[in-house]
Amino acid sequence: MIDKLVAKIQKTNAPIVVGLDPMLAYVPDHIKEAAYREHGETLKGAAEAIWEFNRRIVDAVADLIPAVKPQIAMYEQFGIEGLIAFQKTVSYCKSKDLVVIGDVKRGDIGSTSAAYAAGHLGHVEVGGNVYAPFDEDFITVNPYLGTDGIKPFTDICKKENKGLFILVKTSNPSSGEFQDRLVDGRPLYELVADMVNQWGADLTGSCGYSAVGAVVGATYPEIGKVLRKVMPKSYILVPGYGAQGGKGADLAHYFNEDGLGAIVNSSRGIIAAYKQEAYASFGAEHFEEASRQAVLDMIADIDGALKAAK
Ligand SMILES: O=C(O)c1cc(=O)[nH]c(=O)n1[C@@H]1O[C@H](COP(=O)(O)O)[C@@H](O)[C@H]1O
Repeated sequence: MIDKLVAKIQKTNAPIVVGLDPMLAYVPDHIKEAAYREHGETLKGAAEAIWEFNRRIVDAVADLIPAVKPQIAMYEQFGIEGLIAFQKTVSYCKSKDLVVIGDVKRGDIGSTSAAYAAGHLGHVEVGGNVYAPFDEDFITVNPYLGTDGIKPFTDICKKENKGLFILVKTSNPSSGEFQDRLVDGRPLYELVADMVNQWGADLTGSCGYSAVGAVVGATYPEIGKVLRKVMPKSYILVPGYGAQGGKGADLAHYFNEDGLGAIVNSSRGIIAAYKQEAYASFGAEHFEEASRQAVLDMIADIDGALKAAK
């Protein structure tokens, strides 16, 4: 799957991910009203509204981008109906040939990680039947439990040709409380990065990158520069662009000299573009066109930063 991701990034010339984090507050009234008319002001109504919102955005941007990252929390908050919308979103994006990164941030003791891995990346057997319940291409994983919590995920990746992005240095303001602490004289995020290299060592694709990638926030560019060198074969998923303050100019060092190695996520900055001043002229009725323009602007911003850094 890492080979597909890299090939799609090269084809689109767009090292970006659109984050499908559909808060109900971002869904324009005309979409919500139609869903509520059919399903009432219920969890199902909410789930149908976010699914329709996603579908329209995906239709508007799919030709421009390699990948999407649905964040499961935004769906889970609506219970089972929300999870159905998550599952529909994953399969719709796959039908459009987009690489799907399920942002599920799982990780537990081995036996529990194995169940998460089966449900999100692999298969489950029910009597004589075999199902792939969510079937994302990549998922995000929390490494806090150590190697036995990660191995079930890497085992499934090998078997099913899937991939992971492991949290190394997160974008949020408090990420340093644990992640920057010195352990044997080195910040903890560097030790986790060493482990990402080990966990991904025998999962290298023909593109030269490992199916085990890392998450490093756009909001810590100096750390991104260091981590790029510590994990030369890992793709770095870079959240924190846009709504959290990250800019293209901060991001050149997250890439390798081959121009590859990083993929930058923006969620609110794209899906709620029509609410920003810069795209307000599109209006809520044309929210998907605002999202398309925001994607084009993000691609140009990152491309400009990479060219300027050469
Ligand atoms: O794993 C992630 O994607 C992630 C890691 C991190 O360090 N910071 C971070 O913001 N994220 C996710 O990236 C998305 C960022 O959303 P926006 O700030 O709206 O672009 C959310 O889905 C977050 O859960």
